[in-house]
Amino acid sequence: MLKNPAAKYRPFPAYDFSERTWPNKRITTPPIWMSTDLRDGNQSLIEPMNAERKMRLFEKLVDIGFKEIEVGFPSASQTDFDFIRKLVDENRIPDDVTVEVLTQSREDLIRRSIESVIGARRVIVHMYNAIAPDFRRIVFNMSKDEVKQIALDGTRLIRELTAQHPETEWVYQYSPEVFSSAELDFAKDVCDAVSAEWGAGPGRKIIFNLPATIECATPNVYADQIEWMHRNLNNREHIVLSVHPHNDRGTAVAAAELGVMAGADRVEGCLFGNGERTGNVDLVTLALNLYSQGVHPGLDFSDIDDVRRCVEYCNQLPVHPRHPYVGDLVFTAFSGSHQDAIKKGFAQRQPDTIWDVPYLPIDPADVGRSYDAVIRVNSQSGKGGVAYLLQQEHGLDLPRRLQIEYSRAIQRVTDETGREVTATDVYAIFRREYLDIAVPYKFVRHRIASTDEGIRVDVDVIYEGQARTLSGNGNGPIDAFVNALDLPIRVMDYHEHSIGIGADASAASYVELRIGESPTGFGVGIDHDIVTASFKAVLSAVNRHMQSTDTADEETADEPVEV
Ligand SMILES: CC(=O)SCCNC(=O)CCNC(=O)[C@H](O)C(C)(C)COP(=O)(O)OP(=O)(O)OC[C@H]1O[C@@H](n2cnc3c(N)ncnc32)[C@H](O)[C@@H]1OP(=O)(O)O
Ligand SMILES: CC(C)C(=O)C(=O)O
Ligand SMILES: [Mg+2]
Repeated sequence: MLKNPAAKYRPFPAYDFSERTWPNKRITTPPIWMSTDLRDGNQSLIEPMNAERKMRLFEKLVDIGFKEIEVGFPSASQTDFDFIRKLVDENRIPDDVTVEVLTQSREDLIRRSIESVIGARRVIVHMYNAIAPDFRRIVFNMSKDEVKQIALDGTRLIRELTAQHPETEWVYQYSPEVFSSAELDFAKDVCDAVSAEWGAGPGRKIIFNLPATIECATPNVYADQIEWMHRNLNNREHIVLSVHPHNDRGTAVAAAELGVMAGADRVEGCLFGNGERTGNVDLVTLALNLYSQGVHPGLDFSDIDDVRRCVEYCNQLPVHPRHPYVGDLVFTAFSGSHQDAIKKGFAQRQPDTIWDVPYLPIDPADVGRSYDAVIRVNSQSGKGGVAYLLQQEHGLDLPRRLQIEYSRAIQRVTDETGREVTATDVYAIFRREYLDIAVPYKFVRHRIASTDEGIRVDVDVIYEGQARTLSGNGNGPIDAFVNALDLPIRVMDYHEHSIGIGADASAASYVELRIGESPTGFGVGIDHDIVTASFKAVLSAVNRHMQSTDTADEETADEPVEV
């Protein structure tokens, strides 16, 4: 028995392919996209799609902009066969869309497959057989020549049958299944022979789809394999070279991207990476990766949640919350430093300029996601996120030291509950902490008058349940009101701004006070009248001080300000 269980696996052999050029290439145009959701995706489901689900997904794929769609394995089931016939008979295939059907290289299956698409305007007939050594030995128990003959026999039959239906434009696709584990010279040998058998040439291209049926090496190895085929296949100009990565090692997206850099013209995959085992390559991620590089993929994911809902319904499988570009949490920042950077990014952003908001590779709005969900608050959050929510939802632009002070109140709640607080919670806590605090002083109304010395205010308050009028003089209203309170108050900082516009506008005032030798603390007031807002802010700070709530001891102001 092996002591080290890993010793039972063989490393993938290295290629000596120093002529590779793909590492220096860039992808500047999108590949031809081919969705195999209705075939490779469907064959991997716990419960394969029924006709209604298949039709729904087909229509969604058309809406997204796919021009090549593998619609099924017609010889596999009556459901697949009937669905494909329905597409053809009811004229449901748009003129610019080509459907594709898959078959093994077996006569009865090929005949049934052709039967399923007779009458369609344009069809890709896709045939496969495995060519890798293990499959030759384990599945077929055949020599190389015999396996190559499977490919040639099937190709010849497809050529003969399709020739009987010239009303359809037939395209042939051959997949040397398990290509990525096969000998390259054998893969070329089989493909060249298939190409000759099909009669590929001017006006009669052939698609060679080179699958990583089981992903078994790092993506650079796949890229080498693709570039080698790209350079060595006969009649390359009459070939559409296609990649079909699976995601066994979790690197299918990288493999597809490097494959395109290595010379592939076309990519087969599924939405959100559905497909056998760990899935086919995710076409959404590939497309939006291109988008984030300034290359329009030619596919429309401007309402990505709608696409996800459809795919989840049809596959009866959920999409992970962290799935690239679409997961519920991918445009969300919980952690404080991320929130801070995102908030600053949005604040500095000018319309119609290059996107450079930190931590967000694309603008969530481009995929129909809203900014509201970008920042969420839990125990990992900092002041930036909290401030962002108040700003976005309520137009409150908190001064920096108040952001610090207030985020501690939030932190207390998230630490106590261990849970996320919503934007609604954030505002409720803000109201409780600053706006609704009315003990011992509750503001009622004020009168203000100019005097020879400056300003005189008379402020009616409820103090500990009793009506009182506080009167004072000063340089300005706040100074006069502070004097009226007759407490050892120093005003350390003051900010105000309007919220909204027109008749509904109100004012927000933020005042930072020190009372005696206590640490400074903020009060906030909101009112249609700016003076009332500032008086409420003063009382809010005084009440908070008197209730001995926490005050900011970090970054506290050093010098009083003139008010
Ligand atoms: C990598 C991929 O995704 S390939 C696509 C796989 N998709 C599917 O298989 C889904 C649909 N498939 C099916 O419904 C069924 O497999 C069918 C209807 C196609 C065929 O069913 P069955 O006739 O019962 O055969 P089964 O699937 O077990 O095939 C095994 C036989 O086919 C042979 N075979 C397998 N692949 C191929 C091929 N591409 N070409 C020719 N023969 C093949 C095997 O050697 C085996 O032959 P044997 O019985 O002489 O040993
Ligand atoms: C049929 C082929 C192309 C396939 O799905 C694979 O090899 O993964
Ligand atoms: Mg596959």
